[in-house]
Amino acid sequence: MAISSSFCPTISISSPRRPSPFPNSCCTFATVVSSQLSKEATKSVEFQGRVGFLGLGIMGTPMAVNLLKAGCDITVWNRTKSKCDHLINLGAKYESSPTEVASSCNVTFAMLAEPESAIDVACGTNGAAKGMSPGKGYVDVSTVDGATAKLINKHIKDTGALFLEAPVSGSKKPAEDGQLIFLAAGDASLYETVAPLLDVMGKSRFYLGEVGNGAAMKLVVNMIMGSMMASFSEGLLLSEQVGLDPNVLVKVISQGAISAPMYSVKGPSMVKASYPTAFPLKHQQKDLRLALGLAESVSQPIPIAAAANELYKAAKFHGLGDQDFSAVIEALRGKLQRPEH
Ligand SMILES: NC(=O)C1=CN([C@@H]2O[C@H](COP(=O)(O)OP(=O)(O)OC[C@H]3O[C@@H](n4cnc5c(N)ncnc54)[C@H](OP(=O)(O)O)[C@@H]3O)[C@@H](O)[C@H]2O)C=CC1
Ligand SMILES: O=CCCC(=O)O
Repeated sequence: MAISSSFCPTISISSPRRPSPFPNSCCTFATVVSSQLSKEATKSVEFQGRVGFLGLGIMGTPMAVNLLKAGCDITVWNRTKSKCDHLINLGAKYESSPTEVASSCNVTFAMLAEPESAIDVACGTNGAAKGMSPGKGYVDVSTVDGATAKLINKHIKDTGALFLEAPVSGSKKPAEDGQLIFLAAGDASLYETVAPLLDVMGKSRFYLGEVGNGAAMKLVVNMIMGSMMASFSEGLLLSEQVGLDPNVLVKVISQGAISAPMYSVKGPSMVKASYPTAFPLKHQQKDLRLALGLAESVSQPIPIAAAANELYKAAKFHGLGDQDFSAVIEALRGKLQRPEH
């Protein structure tokens, strides 16, 4: 069973009709975004330019599926090709490298694991940059640090194409429901061009200015989230140790000032020591590591996040990296076994 982390109420977005950004490629925008974006609603967008999608993991797959279902002409690539099968069966095209996707598409999205893979897919030997040229756009929605976003920006801009970073807040379920929150920065004209596509995949979007600001906003948000989850884990275990029912603790929290959907959604399964993966623990640890680097760059103390990071590192070391980040609670149980190598 997948744990939902659809934490926030629905916000409706409607986009105005706008002229084609790709006048030479039979492309027109005639955006029709449902005015009532309920979780079940299918959003539709007429974007006759071709859209590439690189990286079909937990997040990339539902995001690309939503674009396809909304009527986009989608071309996919993933390092592990078998993960493209679902999209291909739904009607997506396939190309055998990021370069080929970028050269055959007007706009290419990338949703990769971490800075190294985001850089490799954008700037490596068969990277997207090699297929970019003036008039095209590259939108990296992975969670990376500002230096990585700036490096990718430079490689893309050197080709004459446009770049946008647009990491997302929201997890697997919001991605499936088209309810993500985009934290975009970079070329404002590309932001306008892809806004209808962002609105298919998300419920809201923020434009934050220059490249690096999207990454910074995302890392601050996930730094807070990682610390919240670590603190919640301590509370669940402490309540249990003193003879309280942790399920009751979850209910008490849900009615007070520290109520957060994350606690209500994840708490009951954490009590059962079940961690079905929505947001992999290894990615949460990566985000804390990157947030520590961000804080270091401005000499801002973040001791709580630093302590939380140690917990996620311990959980990852003990083989929990691919489980949901709520499995960090296991690092506090004191029963972790060293994994066999
Ligand atoms: N899951 C979540 O709740 C959220 C995740 N994010 C962020 O989104 C990004 C993706 O997350 P998610 O989908 O969960 O992660 P997954 O681990 O499910 O997917 C990672 C993707 O990156 C690809 N990849 C990894 N290493 C390489 C490499 N060296 N070269 C090429 N491709 C590579 C994987 O390909 P392959 O299939 O071949 O392994 C896969 O497509 C991360 O940055 C994460 O922090 C942001 C918001 C929420
Ligand atoms: O980066 C992952 C964020 C997960 C979430 O916002 O629920």
